[in-house]
Amino acid sequence: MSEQQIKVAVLGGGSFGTALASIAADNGARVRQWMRDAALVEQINREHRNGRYLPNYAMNPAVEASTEMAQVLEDAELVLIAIPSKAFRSVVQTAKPWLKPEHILVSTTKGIEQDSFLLMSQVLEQETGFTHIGVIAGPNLASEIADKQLTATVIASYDALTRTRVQQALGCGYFRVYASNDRHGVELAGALKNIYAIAAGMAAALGMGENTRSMLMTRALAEMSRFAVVQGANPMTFLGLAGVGDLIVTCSSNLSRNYRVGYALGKGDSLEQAVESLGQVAEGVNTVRLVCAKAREAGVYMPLAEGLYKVLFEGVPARDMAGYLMLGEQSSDVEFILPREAVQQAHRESGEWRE
Ligand SMILES: NC(=O)c1ccc[n+]([C@@H]2O[C@H](COP(=O)([O-])OP(=O)(O)OC[C@H]3O[C@@H](n4cnc5c(N)ncnc54)[C@H](O)[C@@H]3O)[C@@H](O)[C@H]2O)c1
Ligand SMILES: O=P(O)(O)OC[C@H](O)CO
Repeated sequence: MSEQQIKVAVLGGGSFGTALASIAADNGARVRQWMRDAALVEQINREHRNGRYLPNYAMNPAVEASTEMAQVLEDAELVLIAIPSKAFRSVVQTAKPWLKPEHILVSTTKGIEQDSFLLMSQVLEQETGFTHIGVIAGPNLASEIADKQLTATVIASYDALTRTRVQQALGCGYFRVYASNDRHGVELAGALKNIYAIAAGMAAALGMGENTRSMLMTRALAEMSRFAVVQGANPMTFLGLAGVGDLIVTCSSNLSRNYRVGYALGKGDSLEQAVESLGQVAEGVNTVRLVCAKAREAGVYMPLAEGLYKVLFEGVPARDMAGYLMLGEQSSDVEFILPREAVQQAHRESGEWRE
């Protein structure tokens, strides 16, 4: 163990928290992982395996699990928070008595808070008022990371120290960490792509082909960046790992929980059945509800998200919705080159515009 050994605390005993804890330990960090389940703590410390969330993968034996927040946060420098958005604030509040301004706080959560529409870095800011705050997002299926498949992610922060320390703590032979200063864009990208992963799973279950998936993913990217720009993010961020990168993996892989929920729905399960049989969190189900409400309020055109909302919550059959979407407005490919309004105007002038 070197003098420079970074001390990492991971809050969350799920699949991503466990995968990240192991990376940091593989990298030589001292790692403590907090979770509320004492039996899981016992198992991780004895067998170096998380039998509930990543049963088929060995963890680095140096990871010390604990249910004691004080012990996990004691003299930690970097705190990674891998807790679903619904419980994120309450876990941060539990940790708060032991958090200090010099801590580097990083959310790995790809979701939006229900009542406030805040992203998790904003919850961290609100709860602590600290400056070393960042987010991790990118094409990061936890089980592939646990299997040491070559993977890349993004650390996004307005604070250079946060970016650098996360790159140092997690960057290794199988995990590359790229930096961004568009924290809002990276975090939004991570949350938004879950919506389209559900739609892609549904399309696959309905037997739709590769052209369809490609159209869905590309138009999803247009829709995500349109929404993000209105929210103050940089559209270029969506060309990176957290945008197009994560969209590719979650819209293509059965390892994605959001994709699996969509697939189950496409095979005829109810939303309740699909979520229950998953047994883990699929953030996209809640995100689509929140984003559609926000998009309506802000006047952002999001036909795919709206279509998914109608399928999930208003009982419209998925195949019918796909049909309606195909007959919607024929618009611009890349709106940052040819604005949507210019295409609409041309249609109006030709007398063929349908409102
Ligand atoms: N799994 C992945 O591949 C992956 C990859 C990147 C990002 N993420 C994001 O990371 C976040 C966490 O994902 P995960 O895969 O680790 O989730 P998970 O469902 O595997 O585990 C969540 C963990 O949070 C704990 N938790 C839930 N509510 C809690 C509460 N009230 N108090 C204390 N602990 C609580 C659970 O017990 C569990 O340990 C999600 O927002 C997800 O979008 C996941
Ligand atoms: O399993 P999901 O659908 O939450 O996706 C996991 C990660 O976000 C993939 O990057």
